[in-house]
Amino acid sequence: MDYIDQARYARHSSWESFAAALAAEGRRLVLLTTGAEMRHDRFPFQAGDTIMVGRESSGVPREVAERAHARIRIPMRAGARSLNVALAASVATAEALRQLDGFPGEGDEQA
Ligand SMILES: C[S@@+](CC[C@H](N)C(=O)[O-])C[C@H]1O[C@@H](n2cnc3c(N)ncnc32)[C@H](O)[C@@H]1O
Repeated sequence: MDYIDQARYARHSSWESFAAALAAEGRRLVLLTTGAEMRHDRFPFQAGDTIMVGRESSGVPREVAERAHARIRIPMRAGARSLNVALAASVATAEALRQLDGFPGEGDEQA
């Protein structure tokens, strides 16, 4: 991607390393899963929340799901299995940005 330099990202060598980094920064892990009871648009996002999505094939392992601070689902029509992972991440991220007034304003300079 020719716009990757606009993103901040980190790679972790393991789940434990990732979980430790979140804990050290006091950030919540919010898991997107079709099995959640809480709707994504009724969940109160906080600044610093980390939204996690699962694998296209099998979601996330149970031990990971159990350690999430919250589990949320995007409502779908009856009979639909799930959304594509990138689409699900986009829908939830857009809702979090909307709640937190986090979309860039027109004319904002790049940080
Ligand atoms: C294609 S789905 C995975 C399907 C997998 N068979 C499962 O049961 O989790 C890929 C990821 O997208 C996210 N996802 C897809 N649809 C979703 C929905 N309606 N609500 C919440 N998360 C969803 C979840 O994080 C899921 O792990």
